Amino acid sequence: MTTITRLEVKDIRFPTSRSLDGSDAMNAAPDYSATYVILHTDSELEGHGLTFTIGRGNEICVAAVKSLASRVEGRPLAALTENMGGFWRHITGGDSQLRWLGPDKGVIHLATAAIVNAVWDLWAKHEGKPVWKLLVDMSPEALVRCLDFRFVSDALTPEEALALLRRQASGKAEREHEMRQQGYPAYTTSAGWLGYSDDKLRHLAREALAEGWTHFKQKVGGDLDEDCRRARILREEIGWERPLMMDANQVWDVDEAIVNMRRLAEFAPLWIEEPTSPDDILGHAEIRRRLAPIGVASGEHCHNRVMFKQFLQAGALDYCQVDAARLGGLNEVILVVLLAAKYGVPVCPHAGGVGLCEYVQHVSLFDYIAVSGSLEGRVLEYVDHLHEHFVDPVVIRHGRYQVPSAPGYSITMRADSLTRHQYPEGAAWRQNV
Ligand SMILES: C[C@H](O)[C@@H](O)[C@@H](O)[C@H](O)C(=O)O
Ligand SMILES: [Mg+2]
Repeated sequence: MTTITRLEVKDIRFPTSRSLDGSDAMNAAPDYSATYVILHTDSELEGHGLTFTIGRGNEICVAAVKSLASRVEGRPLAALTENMGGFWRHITGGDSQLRWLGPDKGVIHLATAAIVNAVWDLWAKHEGKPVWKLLVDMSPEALVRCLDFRFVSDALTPEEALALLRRQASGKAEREHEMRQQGYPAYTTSAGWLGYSDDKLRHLAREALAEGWTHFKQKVGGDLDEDCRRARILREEIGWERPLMMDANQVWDVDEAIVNMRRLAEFAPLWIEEPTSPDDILGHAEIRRRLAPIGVASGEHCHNRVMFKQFLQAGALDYCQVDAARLGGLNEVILVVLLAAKYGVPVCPHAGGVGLCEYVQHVSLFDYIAVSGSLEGRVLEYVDHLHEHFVDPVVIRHGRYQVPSAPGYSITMRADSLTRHQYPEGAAWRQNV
């Protein structure tokens, strides 16, 4: 029996703002960072998990993880995994004083994600399987027991979730085989960061094209003429056949989004992502209605299953961009994947950050193999940064994620990378202050 003896948490930061990797109209100079959790056990096994932030404030997330640590310390792994739904309720709502800090949102929920995902990593390592495989091998009943339907049962009952999972059961083996052969389709954001020069944009687009990428995303929401100029450069490079997505990262008001996108429509974007406040469900619905056929995508700042439920109920989304570390870990992500399937909205997870690509490959494989059974309208984000710090980094071939095989959630970072990027004492920071 494996028991979690101690939770360790680290403040890990990468100085990406120096090259403006990851920059957009709202987040001008992010330092991709992680609140990094290690669950030590009484055996060799460790569970690793992280939540993503963009630099300053990561220490607040670290403090929140410390406040939650007693929820897992001293607990046998089996006690958690036998009733993952109950464990999730226990960590998100079990401490009524901590719950006041959310509920289910903000720093406390980001911290929850790091711990919950570390439990999944530990469980999968214990079973000797990658997380996606652990999920697709579960019976529908076992999977549904991992979920907490509180506040969403008006839109999705456990019985409906079971029916969705049973519907796809017969084709699972075939789809798993297909994924192992072909990988999961992806798009790249890495050419289009807002802080990059025109030359860099052009040269990265050209390079990505040569590597076999077929879908590209650019940042917009700065000066509109500049957005158009950059879109023109991308269209010159990628042509008109390949899809181009646009991401405004929340900067516009609703009417502004519509006016600006009518101009950018000239470049035939597949979707506009986060056109306005991520909390404005009805605003997204309005934008969607008035901009069709340009799709509306959102989710990287959608902080819980209740908001996703309402986005879906309101017909506000064409693409559901669930985030593996914004929601309270994999349990809640699975619930949103099932909700999206019920409403017929494709899930295209968000991955622009450190470790998010590593996480979401598991989510999309699970979605395709066990839930949606479809690749239509689905494309998984990829950013080409910081993968070298992971023990089991993502593998991309010809613009597709290759199926991960190592046990766990692919999120374990290399020990030397952790030491070097520990903030503020690690060498990566000491050298440059
Ligand atoms: C600050 C980050 O890099 C964001 O720009 C990024 O997550 C982005 O919104 C994305 O969709 O990848
Ligand atoms: Mg985005």
